[in-house]
Amino acid sequence: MSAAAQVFVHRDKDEMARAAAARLSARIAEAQSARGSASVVLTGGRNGNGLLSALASSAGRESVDFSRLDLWWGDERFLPEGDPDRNVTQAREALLDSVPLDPARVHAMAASDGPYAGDVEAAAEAYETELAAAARSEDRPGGRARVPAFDVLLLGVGPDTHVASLFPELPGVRETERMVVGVQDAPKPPPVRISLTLPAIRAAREVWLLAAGEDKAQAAALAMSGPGEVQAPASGAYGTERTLWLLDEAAAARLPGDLIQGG
Ligand SMILES: O=C1O[C@H](COP(=O)(O)O)[C@@H](O)[C@H](O)[C@H]1O
Repeated sequence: MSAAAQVFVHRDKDEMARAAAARLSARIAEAQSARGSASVVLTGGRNGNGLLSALASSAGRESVDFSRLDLWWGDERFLPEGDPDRNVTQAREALLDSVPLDPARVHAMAASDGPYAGDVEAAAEAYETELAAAARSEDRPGGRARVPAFDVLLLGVGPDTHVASLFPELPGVRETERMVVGVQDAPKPPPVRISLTLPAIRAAREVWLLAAGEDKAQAAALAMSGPGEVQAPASGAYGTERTLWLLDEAAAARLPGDLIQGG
């Protein structure tokens, strides 16, 4: 975890989802007013989808110009197009199908039956190329940007501290050169996945980690106690400007009180 990380605790997962949705719509509106458009990296999982559903029914959605919003994914399960377990399918159902997005700005990762059929490495390379094409020189002053400086990058935190599809001790979490990797042996099904790497995640202006429920308490405490990103991938996820941990009380139960900022 970066020194600047802030921890916000909410009563339960629904309140957390509503608060995160309100925070996200405000942040998108600010970015759109400052730079003309906004970019958000979505996460799969219960909390990421809970946030999108909360945004779909919130008043805050009116402040977002969805036609000027770029959407990317932090990871994807390498399954056929339309599979109910794909992160993009779940995000469409929770929010995307009900808002006026520009389809050219919705950057889903490839499906297993698409042009890279069965070849997850080629699918990961293709996403890396798409990210590089969208990166601008101002996204990394003084250097060559390989991914956009995303305004907000969302990450669900797994009970084993995985984020995106970067699992403890697996090669993906050790990657320092590639921006996107194919994952062959994820311990959580399905085993084959595509994931942004920690260097890509760290290019985001803001990284928000979401965790709710008792089964996340150990993970949140471990990630914030600094064992290192190989053992606890969530501890290696931080933004260039801000890192937020958005938790419910159950997930925060094992944190030292002095880490918590408020609700
Ligand atoms: O499989 C995945 O799991 C994580 C965490 O999901 P959760 O349901 O435990 O919150 C998620 O962040 C990731 O995107 C997804 O592919």
